[in-house]
Amino acid sequence: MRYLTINFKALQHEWRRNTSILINSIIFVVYIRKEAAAVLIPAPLIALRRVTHRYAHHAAPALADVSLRVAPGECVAVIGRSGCGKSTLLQIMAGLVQPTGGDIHFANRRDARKPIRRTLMFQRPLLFPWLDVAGNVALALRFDGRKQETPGRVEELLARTGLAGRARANVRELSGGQQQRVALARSLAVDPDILLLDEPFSALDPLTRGELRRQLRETQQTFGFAMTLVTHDVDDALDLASRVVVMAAEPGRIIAEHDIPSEMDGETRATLRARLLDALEPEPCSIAIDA
Ligand SMILES: Nc1ncnc2c1ncn2[C@@H]1O[C@H](COP(=O)(O)OP(=O)(O)OP(=O)(O)O)[C@@H](O)[C@H]1O
Repeated sequence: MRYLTINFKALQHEWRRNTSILINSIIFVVYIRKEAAAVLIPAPLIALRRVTHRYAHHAAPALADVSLRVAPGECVAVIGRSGCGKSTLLQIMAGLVQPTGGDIHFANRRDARKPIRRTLMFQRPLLFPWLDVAGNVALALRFDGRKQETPGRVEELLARTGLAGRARANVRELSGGQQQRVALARSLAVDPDILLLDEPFSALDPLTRGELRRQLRETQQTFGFAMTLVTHDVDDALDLASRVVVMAAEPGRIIAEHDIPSEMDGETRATLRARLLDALEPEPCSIAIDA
């Protein structure tokens, strides 16, 4: 009996020890999983949750129930037919339009407590014609309160965007592609977390367009900013994006998302291209003709 009692106590002790080890292990695993998740899954720079936007005096919402996340360093292309709300979505991401419903969360990629740094690039470069190339880029630094960094930084940005040696050029004498490069250098001057691009190449010829896409991709790899690109050109999307979001109109909403592999063979590209082109096809319309 005495023998059994001693053994029972030892068992009880062992059970308590094992339980405590088990609980500690569970806590450890949960903690590690949480930490690992925080490292492996980067917090989004921009997270839109069920965003809706209705312009005044407009019956249909320009956006309805749109949820989208853009992670640091990611490039998301947004395509869709005219009027489906792509520009509205981009302007909401830029903070220029306040949505009428839903939540948006913004985070700085280096310090989540600081405001996100966003820059917008449009179809037209919108340069200041009375300033030269360097002056246009330097202005962004000056507005950002970084006047002392100007000479070295401007030189670096011009070199990165293929404008080395053009610092003193008059912007009115540059080609459309070169002007868009100045706009890109100016956008990058403020070291953005995310670059928001609204049809940035649509005014350019196909050759210049291809060159600028390559330049933008290289610049993104060097600087590490994220991008959201609104485009009607599926080649822009396939060359630059890691994810393509397809939107439809009335109400403006996301109807599909496609992951774009960084490397793809001709067949995969052709399949994805056909799928995206399909999404851009105008809906058939019927015309009544009186006999
Ligand atoms: N400032 C505004 N006031 C009222 N309605 C607007 C305004 N801006 C856009 N809209 C409407 O919201 C809807 C979405 O417009 P938006 O410009 O976002 O579409 P989009 O997909 O960018 O079009 P596109 O490809 O033609 O540029 C359209 O019906 C448009 O008429």
